[in-house]
Amino acid sequence: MEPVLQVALDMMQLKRSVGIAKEAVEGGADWIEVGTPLIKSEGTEAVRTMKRTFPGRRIVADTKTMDTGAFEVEIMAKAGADIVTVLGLAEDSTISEAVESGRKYGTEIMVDMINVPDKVRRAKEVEKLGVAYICLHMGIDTQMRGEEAPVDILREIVGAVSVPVAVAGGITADTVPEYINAGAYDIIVGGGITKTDDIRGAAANMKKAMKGLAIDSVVAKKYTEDDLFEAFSKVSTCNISDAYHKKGVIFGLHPYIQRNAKMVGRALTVQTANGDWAKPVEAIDLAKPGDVIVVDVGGGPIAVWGELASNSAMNMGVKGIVIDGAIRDIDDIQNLGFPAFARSAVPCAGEAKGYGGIGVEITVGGQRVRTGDWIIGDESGLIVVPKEEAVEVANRALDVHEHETRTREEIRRGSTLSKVNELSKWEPVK
Ligand SMILES: O=C(CO)[C@H](O)[C@H](O)COP(=O)(O)O
Repeated sequence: MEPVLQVALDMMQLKRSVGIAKEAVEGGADWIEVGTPLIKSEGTEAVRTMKRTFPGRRIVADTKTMDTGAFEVEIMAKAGADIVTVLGLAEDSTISEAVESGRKYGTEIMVDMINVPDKVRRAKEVEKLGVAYICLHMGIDTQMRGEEAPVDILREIVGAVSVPVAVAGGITADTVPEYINAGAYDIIVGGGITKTDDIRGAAANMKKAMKGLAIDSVVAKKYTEDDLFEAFSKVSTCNISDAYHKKGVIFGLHPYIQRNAKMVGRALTVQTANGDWAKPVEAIDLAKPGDVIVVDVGGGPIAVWGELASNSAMNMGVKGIVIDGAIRDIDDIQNLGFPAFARSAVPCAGEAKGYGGIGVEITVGGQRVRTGDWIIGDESGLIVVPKEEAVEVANRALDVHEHETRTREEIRRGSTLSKVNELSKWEPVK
C-alpha cells in the first residue's frame, strides 16, 4: 500500500482551514483531518463543510473520543467523517461501541495511542476490538518538551499488528523518511504544513520526502537542552512572552543595543550596592562563554559598569550585561556591539568596595534570576526563563513564531489581522 499524507487542520477557524486544506490537497495531501481544536470551535459543521468541499477525499474527524464511543462516532459519521479517532486510553467497551457504530454508519475507527504507557501491548488489544487503524501520536504539549514520535516504537507496533499504522507528532519533511522506513502507512502532519507561508509547496515537499527525497524543512525541529542557544536565537522576546503567558518579563530596564541586535545567554548573577563596581567586574573572570552577567543594584543611580568592563567581558565570550541600576559609556558600548540593558545611564561611576556576592539569587526588574537561567534581550526588552522550563518555553516560542508566518502570509494576500483570527467570534458571551 502506498503511504498517504493526512493534513491535520488544528486551527480554530473553519474558513481559514478550508483555504489551507485546498492548497494542501493541490500540493498532494490525500486525507483531510478536521483537528480537535477545529471540531471544538466549529462543531460538526467543520466536518460537514470539509466533506462537501472535498467529496473525493477521506475526511478524518479527530474527536479523540474517550467515552460514549457509539454516540460520538454516529454524530461524526452523519456529518460526513470517513474515519473517527478514539483514544487508546479509553475503555475497551468505548472502543468496541465505536467500532460497532462505525460499521452501522460506514465509518472506520482509528485509535490514537497518545499517552498510552505500553503502546505495543495496547495496539494488539485494540486490533482485536476491530479497529481499522492504529496511530502512534506524540501530542503537541509533549513535543514542546523536545520529544518526537519514537521511530523504534512505531517499528514495533507495525510488526505487532496487521492493520495499517498512522504516525503523528511534529513530523517535518526532514523526519518523515524515518517513519516511512519504519512502516507507517498514514503520515499525519499538522504544523509542518499549516504553519508555512506556502502550504502547497510544504505538502508537495512532504510527499517528495515520503518518496525518499531529501528535503529541508522550513518548520523548525523540536529543541532539547543541548541546543537551546540556537532555539532562543530564532525567536524574539515578544514570541517568548506570548508563549510564556507574559511571565518572566523584566520591567523598567532600557535596551542599549544596536538595531536588530539580540542577546541570548545564561545568567551569571551578581548582587552589589549602589556604585560599587567590584563584584560586577570580578564576575567577568568567573563567566563562561555564553553567559550574560546580570547585576542587582536595587536600582541604584551611580554606575557600576562601563566600556572597559564591556570590553573585558566581550573578550571572555560574555553575551551581554543586564543591570538593575546604572551604566555609563553608552556610546562606546554600542560601538563595541556589546548588548547592554540598564535602568539608567549616567556619567558617574562609584568605587570598588566589594559588597554583595556572585552566583546568588537576585531580583532584577521584578523578576527572580538565578545563575543558569536563560536571559533573552532585544529592542523590545528583556525576559528571563527559568532553566527548568527553558526547553518547553523555547519550543512554544518557536511555535508562536512559526504560526505568525502563516498569519503574515494571509494578511499579505489581503486579509486583516482581525479577520484571520475571527476576533469578534472570540469575544466572551455575555
Ligand atoms: O492531533 C494533534 C494534536 O493533538 C495534531 O493534529 C497532530 O499532532 C499533528 O499535528 P503536528 O504535526 O503539528 O504535531
